[in-house]
Amino acid sequence: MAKTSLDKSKIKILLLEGIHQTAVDNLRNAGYSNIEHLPTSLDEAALIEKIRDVHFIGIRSRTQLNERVFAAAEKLVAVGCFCIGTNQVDLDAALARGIPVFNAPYSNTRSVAELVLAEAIMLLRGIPEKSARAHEGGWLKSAKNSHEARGKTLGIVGYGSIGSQLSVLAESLGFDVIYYDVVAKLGMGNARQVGSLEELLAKADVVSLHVPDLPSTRWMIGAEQIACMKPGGILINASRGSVVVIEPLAEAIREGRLNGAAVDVFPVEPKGNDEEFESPLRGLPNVILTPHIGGSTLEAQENIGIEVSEKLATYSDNGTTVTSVNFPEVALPSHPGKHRLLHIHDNVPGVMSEINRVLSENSINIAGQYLQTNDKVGYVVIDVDKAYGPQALDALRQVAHTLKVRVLYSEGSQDI
Ligand SMILES: NC(=O)C1=CN([C@@H]2O[C@H](COP(=O)(O)OP(=O)(O)OC[C@H]3O[C@@H](n4cnc5c(N)ncnc54)[C@H](O)[C@@H]3O)[C@@H](O)[C@H]2O)C=CC1
Ligand SMILES: O=C(O)C(=O)COP(=O)(O)O
Repeated sequence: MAKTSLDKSKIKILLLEGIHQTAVDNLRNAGYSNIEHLPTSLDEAALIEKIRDVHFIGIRSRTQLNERVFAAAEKLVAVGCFCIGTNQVDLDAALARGIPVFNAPYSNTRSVAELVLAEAIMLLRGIPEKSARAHEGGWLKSAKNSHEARGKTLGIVGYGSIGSQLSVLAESLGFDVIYYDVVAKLGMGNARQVGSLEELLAKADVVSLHVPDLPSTRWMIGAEQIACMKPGGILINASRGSVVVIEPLAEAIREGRLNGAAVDVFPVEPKGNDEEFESPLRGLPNVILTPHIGGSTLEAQENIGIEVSEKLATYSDNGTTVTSVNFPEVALPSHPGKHRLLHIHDNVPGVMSEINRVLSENSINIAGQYLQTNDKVGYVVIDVDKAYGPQALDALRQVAHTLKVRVLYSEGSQDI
């Protein structure tokens, strides 16, 4: 049975985790007024309940979109991660339901790089401990274990958007920069790529981690790697909590084998600001602990709000999937005077010919057709003349291996 066409004001958008107001404003300006904007994430049960009638969801790094949540998300059209990492989303579960996932790959990179650089300098001078003592009325005036950044070696693990920006900023301060990456990358300035993680750990005075959460990066810094670090070295992790095994790091600090650490991300993070933060690193000297705020600057959040909301609105209005992290990327022109059929299907032989058969049997004239596939999914967009009946849409929905069909009507409403 044909569904009812939805005006933009009926399309439900749920924004979680205090996503910046720019996202709400942007979506409203694009004609979307049915927006629920919450300051926190939701636990699985609450999310499953709420997501049932949601068409677009916006999250940050906290909200877990797993198979069970997607199974309940019957109306979901797209996901926006208002951050870089997408490890909190089961990308395969989304893809299997024809749901593209978008993120903001660059907007908060500068914020992370600046924070890490500041932390490196503070840790090289033992400031966290000296400051804490002064707050207690103590006076720790000493040059012991205090060093200039100039001439020290910064080792960056993961030389992507953040790692390479950090490289430039750190070099301008006089750090020698080396980096390790699984991909061969051209160094910025005089930075040099090294051949192995072990080599980097053995050479760097300060090690900073900037890899994504992947099976290959999970617990990549454990007791063995920490033992490879220079005596008196410093470790900074603003990537993901799954990259560093915390207990051996805490032990190395307690034993004085490392001189300090800054950690922004943890294997288990509190669900919100009201929950207690627990970690073996609490109370250790010269350790900076921050509540996953590497990307939390007003500048970054404002830009992310604009960037990701634009991607969601563009996909909703026009079908464009450029920069999606899990979906075939299709860049589409506008479709004045035409209806646009979006058909998402398993990438198996025969689907396209079946779609074209349905169109031809219903005497539907094709004005434009765009197709892109990845190894699992095919995404075909077909612009058709306005004269076509609901029976054609039903027939398209019946095509074997169909995951999702959407129609963007020329007057701006859509059938999801
Ligand atoms: N603390 C915070 O608030 C924030 C944390 N992040 C985290 O930082 C991560 C990195 O961000 P970007 O630099 O934008 O990512 P990116 O994707 O631009 O760079 C990651 C780099 O790591 C490399 N890499 C992958 N696996 C590796 C391995 N096993 N060993 C060495 N290198 C490896 C990649 O080749 C790539 O060059 C994000 O995935 C996110 O998890 C990002 C923003 C804010
Ligand atoms: O951008 C990322 O990947 C981050 O880790 C930042 O996450 P957040 O938006 O602060 O929850």
